[in-house]
Amino acid sequence: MPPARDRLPVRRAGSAPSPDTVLIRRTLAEIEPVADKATSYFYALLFIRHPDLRSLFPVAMDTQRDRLFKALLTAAEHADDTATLTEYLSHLGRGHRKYGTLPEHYPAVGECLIAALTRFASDTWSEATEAAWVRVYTTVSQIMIDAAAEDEQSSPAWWQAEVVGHELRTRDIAVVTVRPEEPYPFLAGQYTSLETPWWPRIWRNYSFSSAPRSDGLLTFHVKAVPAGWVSNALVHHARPGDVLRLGPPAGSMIVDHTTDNGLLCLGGGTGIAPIKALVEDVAEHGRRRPVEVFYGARHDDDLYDIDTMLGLQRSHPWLSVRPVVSDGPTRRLSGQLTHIVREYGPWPAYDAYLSGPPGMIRSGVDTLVGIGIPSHRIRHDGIDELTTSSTDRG
Ligand SMILES: NC(=O)C1=CN([C@@H]2O[C@H](COP(=O)(O)OP(=O)(O)OC[C@H]3O[C@@H](n4cnc5c(N)ncnc54)[C@H](O)[C@@H]3O)[C@@H](O)[C@H]2O)C=CC1
Repeated sequence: MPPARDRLPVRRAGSAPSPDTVLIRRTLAEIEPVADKATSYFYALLFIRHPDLRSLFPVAMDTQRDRLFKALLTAAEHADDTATLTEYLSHLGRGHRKYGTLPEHYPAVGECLIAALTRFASDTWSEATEAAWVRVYTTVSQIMIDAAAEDEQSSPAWWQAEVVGHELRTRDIAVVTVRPEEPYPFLAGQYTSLETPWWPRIWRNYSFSSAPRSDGLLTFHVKAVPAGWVSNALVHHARPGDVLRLGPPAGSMIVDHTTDNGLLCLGGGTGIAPIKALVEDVAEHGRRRPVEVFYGARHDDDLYDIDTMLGLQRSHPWLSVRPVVSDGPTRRLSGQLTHIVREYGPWPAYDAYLSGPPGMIRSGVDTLVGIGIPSHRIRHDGIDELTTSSTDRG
């Protein structure tokens, strides 16, 4: 049988929604105001009917609840855009390997999902709606299962990595270096998911702060944020010798080496981490391309990586680093990162890279589009990846 993605009718965003999509969106619109209740009911049912699945999930399920509904909404939103849907679900399927998800778990989840929808979307539920959900869920799960099976041929489900360096840069920011047990291939600008021994099965995303190194070590910049369990553990408890688990690399904020365009980089707070990796990548590639970095922080003291960035600027004549402070007195550039960028330029032959808080990325994209950089030349990680509480990166 061909893989599930080849059995999807090829549709593109923009055409009229398919009959199944119309029914699915109707259900989701009815569920949305009671999404919390419906998701809690779904998990209660799943764990009562299939208690063996409980151990795949974190002890505290609060963030998990948002994630399921967000995934459903994303799938429904792109239901008629075959390419985007397949890419999203394949990524999700590969990412589920680290949780220990097996093909036989999918029917159990599907059956409880439909039971929860039947109960909480009773006004719009019908035989036709149920049939649409069964069809779509079958396709969705098959794409995820196929992607996981394909990935299994070439990569482990997760990597164990020992902490070999831990440097506290400010009261709440640490630079953490780990040594993976097996080689960990990734590209500069990408991120990974990370699980600590203190919070089993809670995974959070962190960008690599260096390009791949010959010694195989990986480094992350972590800011302890209020209620950020994983980030607090990494900043305040992790020590050399502790063993973490890493998921596969993800993200497309990578350098396009097929062009000579300059790079305009906006890094806010710990968002400077992947920008530093991009600079190293350009340096290693050996082609002289202008790289202009605007490094934003709220206060002077928050520019925890400024010495490294200025050191790189001294070594590389094609690199310019401009620190920008938004909230406190400073002798550096003062103001919002995005406003300052507008005062420089123009940026006709530049590709833009943005990394930082979701608000900064949103306003950064608006500003850059406003000053004429086409959106296909602006790269950043998915706002969803940043905004779901699954990401207490910092
Ligand atoms: N790949 C990525 O996009 C990465 C994103 N991050 C994210 O970066 C953030 C770092 O947090 P902090 O260091 O506490 O940052 P922060 O809150 O201290 O802000 C850093 C900079 O962004 C600016 N900024 C914040 N909100 C803004 C808004 N709404 N509009 C315009 N500018 C804004 C600030 O003025 C400051 O210059 C976290 O949310 C983390 O998840 C971290 C690493 C990688």
